[in-house]
Amino acid sequence: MRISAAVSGASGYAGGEVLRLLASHPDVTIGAITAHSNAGTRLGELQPHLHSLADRVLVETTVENLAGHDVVFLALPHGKSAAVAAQLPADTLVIDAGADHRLQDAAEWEKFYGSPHAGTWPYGLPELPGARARLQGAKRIAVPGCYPTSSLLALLPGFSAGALLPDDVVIVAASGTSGAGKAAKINLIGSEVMGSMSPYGVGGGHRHTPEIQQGLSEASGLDVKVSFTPTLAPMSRGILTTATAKVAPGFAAQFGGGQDLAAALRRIWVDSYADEPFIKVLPEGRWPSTKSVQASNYAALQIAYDPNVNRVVACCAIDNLTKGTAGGAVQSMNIALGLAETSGLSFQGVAP
Ligand SMILES: NC(=O)C1=CN([C@@H]2O[C@H](COP(=O)(O)OP(=O)(O)OC[C@H]3O[C@@H](n4cnc5c(N)ncnc54)[C@H](OP(=O)(O)O)[C@@H]3O)[C@@H](O)[C@H]2O)C=CC1
Ligand SMILES: CC(=O)N[C@@H](CCC(=O)OP(=O)(O)O)C(=O)O
Repeated sequence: MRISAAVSGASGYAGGEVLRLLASHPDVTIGAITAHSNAGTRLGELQPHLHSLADRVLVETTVENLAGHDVVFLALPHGKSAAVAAQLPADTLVIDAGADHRLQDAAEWEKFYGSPHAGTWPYGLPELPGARARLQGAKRIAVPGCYPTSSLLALLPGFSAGALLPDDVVIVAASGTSGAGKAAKINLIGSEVMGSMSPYGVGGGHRHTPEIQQGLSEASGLDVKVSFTPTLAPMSRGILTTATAKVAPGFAAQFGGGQDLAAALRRIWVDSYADEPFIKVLPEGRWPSTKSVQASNYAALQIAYDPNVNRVVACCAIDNLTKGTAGGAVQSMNIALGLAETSGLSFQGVAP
């Protein structure tokens, strides 16, 4: 029997990408598609790339319109999903692309989002150690933010293996503009973005800092602190994250530094991800690019050991809308419902 899925926020970037994936999912029938200011509009007017759904009409995001489906995807602005989700039946699988239920620490939520914490749901990053067991049969799933997805995938193997120190982690990530959503903002218009890159949220102010720290702390059992700097890049989609951390002396001592340590570190990443369907540690010497993963659910990774500063440097490229949002959401749905984990998800990118 096919699974019925409703998609809210279907006029936006994240909701549009969920629809693009579900339209090719062999087990899913798309039910209600909902929006806010664009309710009443044909989808083809707003998402012209979704050809097979062009004549579907967006309806209001109400509990009545979303109820009665097996799965509801919420792709709404922060702070808007908790109230909707709370009114949906407990046996409906609700998958939230927004941040409302990602953080475990209510104080961190209040500090970075400035509103009361709505509670914590199982975190939809299957590659996080232990996550699949929590996602199987889950009825509520919080999809990670796009920067946390790429940052966690870059560093999880080293932290899970106890190879990295928790107090000197530096992450700089470049994102395409679709990461900021579809609403018009001056800093996102072409003349501001084209031919230019700029940092924002510098100095620990970005709300993804606690989310990244949460995932790395969970994997390592340590209190991991991260300096995270996002930058806006002149591309429509994609994230390239460069993450560095110091190698733990106890780990380094086992290998005596130099080439043996570099090889041991690389082996940790290669072995950790050997059975992951969507994580590709590239052959040595090749480095990830955003283009290579565009529209695919892949995360492409490479690592190096820099002996000059005793640091691991891990680079991870994802498509912020696919593995970074909708792909992660569909992968988590597949696990929750006992479907093949890769169902409806693309291994191929688009080029050039
Ligand atoms: N873009 C990305 O790369 C990622 C996004 N996310 C998360 O996904 C969610 C959606 O983001 P994104 O698609 O980028 O944003 P968009 O701005 O592109 O889309 C927002 C959607 O929410 C609807 N909406 C706006 N205001 C309200 C409201 N008050 N009540 C109900 N619906 C409303 C809009 O409807 P309408 O157009 O009709 O007004 C639109 O469908 C966010 O929580 C975001 O953090 C997560 C990871 C990555
Ligand atoms: C380029 C850009 O603006 N990106 C967004 C992150 C989008 C995302 O993944 O995260 P959430 O789901 O947590 O919103 C930002 O920095 O706020």
